[in-house]
Amino acid sequence: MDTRERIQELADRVVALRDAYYQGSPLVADAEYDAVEDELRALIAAHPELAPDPNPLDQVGAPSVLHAPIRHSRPMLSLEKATKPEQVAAFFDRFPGQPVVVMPKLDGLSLALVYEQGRLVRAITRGDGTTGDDVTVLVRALTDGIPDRVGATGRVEVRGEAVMLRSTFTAYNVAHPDKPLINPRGAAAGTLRAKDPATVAERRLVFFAFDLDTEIAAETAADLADALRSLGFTAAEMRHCADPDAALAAITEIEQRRNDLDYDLDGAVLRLSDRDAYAAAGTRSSSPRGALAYKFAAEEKTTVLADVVWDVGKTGKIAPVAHLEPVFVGGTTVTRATLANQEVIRARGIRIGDTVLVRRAGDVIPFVAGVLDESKRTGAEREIVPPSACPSCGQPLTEQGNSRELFCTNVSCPAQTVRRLIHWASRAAADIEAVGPVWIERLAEAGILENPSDIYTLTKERLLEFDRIGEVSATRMVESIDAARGVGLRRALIGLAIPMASEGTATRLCRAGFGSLEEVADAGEERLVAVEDIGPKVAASLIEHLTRLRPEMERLRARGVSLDVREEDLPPVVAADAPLAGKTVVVTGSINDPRSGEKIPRPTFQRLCEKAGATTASSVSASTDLLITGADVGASKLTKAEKHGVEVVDQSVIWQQLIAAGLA
Ligand SMILES: NC(=O)c1ccc[n+]([C@@H]2O[C@H](COP(=O)([O-])OP(=O)(O)OC[C@H]3O[C@@H](n4cnc5c(N)ncnc54)[C@H](O)[C@@H]3O)[C@@H](O)[C@H]2O)c1
Ligand SMILES: [Zn+2]
Repeated sequence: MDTRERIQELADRVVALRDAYYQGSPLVADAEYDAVEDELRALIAAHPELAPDPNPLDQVGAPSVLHAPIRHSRPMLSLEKATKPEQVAAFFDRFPGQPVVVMPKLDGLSLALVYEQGRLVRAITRGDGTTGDDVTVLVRALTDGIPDRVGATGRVEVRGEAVMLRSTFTAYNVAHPDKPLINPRGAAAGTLRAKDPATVAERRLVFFAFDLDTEIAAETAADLADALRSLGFTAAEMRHCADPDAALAAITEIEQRRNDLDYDLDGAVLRLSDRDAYAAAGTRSSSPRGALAYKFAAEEKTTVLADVVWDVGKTGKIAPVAHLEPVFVGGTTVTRATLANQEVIRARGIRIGDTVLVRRAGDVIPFVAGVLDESKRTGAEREIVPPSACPSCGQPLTEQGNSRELFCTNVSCPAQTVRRLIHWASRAAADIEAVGPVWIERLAEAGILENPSDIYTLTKERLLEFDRIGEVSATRMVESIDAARGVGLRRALIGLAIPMASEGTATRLCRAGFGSLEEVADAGEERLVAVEDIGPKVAASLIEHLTRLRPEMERLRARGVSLDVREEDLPPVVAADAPLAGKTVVVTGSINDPRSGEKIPRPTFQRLCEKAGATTASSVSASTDLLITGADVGASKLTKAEKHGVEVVDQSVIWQQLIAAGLA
């Protein structure tokens, strides 16, 4: 193939991939797409005379199917990409003496919002950069952070990114396993393509503003952020950086925080801080010269689905696990990912041998988001067939729920037995530190362990009968078991892995006044459903399983294991003059101990607030008294706090009170 043909081929591929991508169903991962663009760019640079006409690299987005096309007041462009520190330094060199702002690059959908005489008249998508789609009705109905009115006269245009929060994305997929969303960005784009807002009401978006056009244009980025805020928007966070080192530090900091955020970022944007300098730098065919996008490693990659193995869980649930060709994604090498259940497999049309998109964002377990490019199939792909019998014990399976989850209901199923024992010994439950999964499996296979209570009968002599274990380890294991008899009601309830009963259920039962595991077993439905968040299904499951576990409770007690409520299971005793006494608080953002600067996990800080008398909640509502904000707070909590008239205080104020009261 000659160069001309190769260029045309690459150009065609770019156009085809963009079409699919902007329609919400990408055919390849971003890195693969970027490689096609890069090759095309390099060939055109070497042979300018062979540049295709039109050249897709001079175009933005996709000539999408527009329902209601509107011309932009000025083009909505793409951004030049960088992946190496040298490119950041080169950017500064191009504009000597000019400071730069560094902002997170939110991964959603860009919107232009037009206000006239203070009223929102139009919300427009980027489209092909020149012409976008009018999505005003959908935006009004579905997007938080876009005021209907702003305090300004004349024409004001605000630009920014509409994103779907990760929490919204996850909640949606839990509720709709049969029609899952593939990623938050695609979901945001799809949402604003809906015909009727009512059909996508559960898919709310949040808007972050990063640009503003008015007659009273702000001079620097700091003024810009202030101006956006005073109009009622959440401005993207902007850091002033005087040199490349400062900019690289800001980029690194954003990347490190990426996992803690409730929205996806795909990089950081650098932009000249001075508005006049930015304007004077001008634009290329498809990107401004005064800005640069620094891209992070992808959270999505493609790989081959090598096999699917059906795994038996501690409650008997049989879940499909994808075995993948190793792929580096979201900062680690992934070889296993979840496939949720057979309905998800069916809905996504996944087959063994397919090239699939693997997604891993934050602490989320990696999952297979979907198949890419069905046209690449060779015919050798195999259907994923759910088992008809338990892969461990061979008993027939039952199907439950709309997503047809498979269960093995044989309580003596060997795989379930091992999983339950491992769970009992885990940190969340009995916390038997020196008895790990490998030993539990060996001991269960040898027929020594069947129930949690058997763990407490292990002796050093018994352990020494096994290969590859010395005096020291055996002693350590027995001591660890001995030290872990004070399990208590909350952790015992967690450890017994009762279907549908979560850690929260266990906590609430303790706080509702139950004194022992036997008391819960005997309580009866009426008393159980009176506990907050316990419904008839959870109550029935507790009754059924605790009744079955009666003999096991007796054995545990006989072996000195405590199943009574413990002090640690209850909220701390609080003095009437405690600084947060009687207040319901919500903690948001990242929390740092002001004395050491060390990052404190949010649950730890919540516990401190509880010690100071507070009740903690996870979301802001009318019953919230205080919203305590750490660093980098998400917009939605603040918007809600404002809506409900909730007082917002910075973490530093609370730290002072905690320290003064001797609680921290
Ligand atoms: N997988 C595929 O097949 C495929 C196909 C086409 C494009 N893509 C991907 O899409 C991207 C193409 O670039 P693009 O032009 O859509 O977007 P881009 O990556 O060039 O970035 C421009 C966009 O960034 C957004 N943005 C977020 N935060 C911003 C901030 N603080 N300041 C300024 N802008 C901000 C804006 O919405 C703007 O439109 C690439 O990452 C590419 O890999 C993938
Ligand atoms: Zn089984």
